[in-house]
Amino acid sequence: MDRPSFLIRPEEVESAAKQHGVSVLQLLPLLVNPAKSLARPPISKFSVVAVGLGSSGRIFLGVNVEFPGLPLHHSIHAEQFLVTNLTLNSEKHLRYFSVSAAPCGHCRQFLQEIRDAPEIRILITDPNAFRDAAAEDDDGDGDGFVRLESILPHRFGPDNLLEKDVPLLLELHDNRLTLLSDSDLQNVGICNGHTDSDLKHTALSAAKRSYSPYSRCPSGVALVDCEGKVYRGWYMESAAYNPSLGPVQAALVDFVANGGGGGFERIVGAVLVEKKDAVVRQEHTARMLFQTIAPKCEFKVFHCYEY
Ligand SMILES: O=c1ccn([C@H]2C[C@H](O)[C@@H](CO)O2)c(=O)[nH]1
Ligand SMILES: [Zn+2]
Repeated sequence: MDRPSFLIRPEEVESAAKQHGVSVLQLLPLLVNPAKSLARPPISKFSVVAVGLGSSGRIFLGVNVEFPGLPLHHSIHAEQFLVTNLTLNSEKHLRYFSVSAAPCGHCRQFLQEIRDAPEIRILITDPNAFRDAAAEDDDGDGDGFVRLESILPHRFGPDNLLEKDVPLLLELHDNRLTLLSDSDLQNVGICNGHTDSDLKHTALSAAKRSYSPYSRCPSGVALVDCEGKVYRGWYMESAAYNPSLGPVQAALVDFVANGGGGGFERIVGAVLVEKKDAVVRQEHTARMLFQTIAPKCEFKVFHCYEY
């Protein structure tokens, strides 16, 4: 099997399944090993791959990403990468995914932000993962997938903190945010063919899609690489707070998935948009991240307001 890409269109999914004589669900674990070289684990040297089937019929990949020079909690887990890849591509639902190692507690928790999370089905390809677990294939249909609920019972999740009608992580929502004023848009520093204003608007659009129902402090990041290609990502929260994923990490998912495989030093410009005086602020962490992974990157912050 060739190395897969981070997003596989439904036609390609169908033809790959046909070519290997398997169902689409059986294809998910087959893609795990060939994708391992896409992971970026310079610290652990332990590559993790998650391969998910979205409700549109597209397949998405996630890999782990580690950052030398930074504390470990800044790492992106493969499952978080997968969920970010889904949301960046407006995928509405995740029902099945296969993953190379048992999802850690943080990831099991992060997945709770998806509607009907207990029903998400997971196939762990590591043969040792469920050696003595009673949970194996808990619904008895023999397909090897187990329900998330069986590996994270008694969940703490959005139901504990939010009203039922609040849109969850993969669900459509638009934070009502606007930048300060038009005069503010006129500073036109040029960053690789992009004005500050371009990047600011990309970061604002990202912040509008941020999932921050717990703190109500949305934020978004736009990046530009040395070839002028732009990437974006937004902050995503967890009901349990700590498994939340910052907007820089989310934008780095876009960079890893769509940036052609180069290193983070290729990032030359970055813009963060967040609310002024927010109770949760990303600015200092974002600056520290860029200083470490892309020291030459020019980083700017702009504030937005809720209307
Ligand atoms: O659920 C998990 C557990 C671990 N890892 C990654 C994080 C780190 O990069 C490496 C070692 O823990 O494996 C994941 O991607 N997902
Ligand atoms: Zn994890």
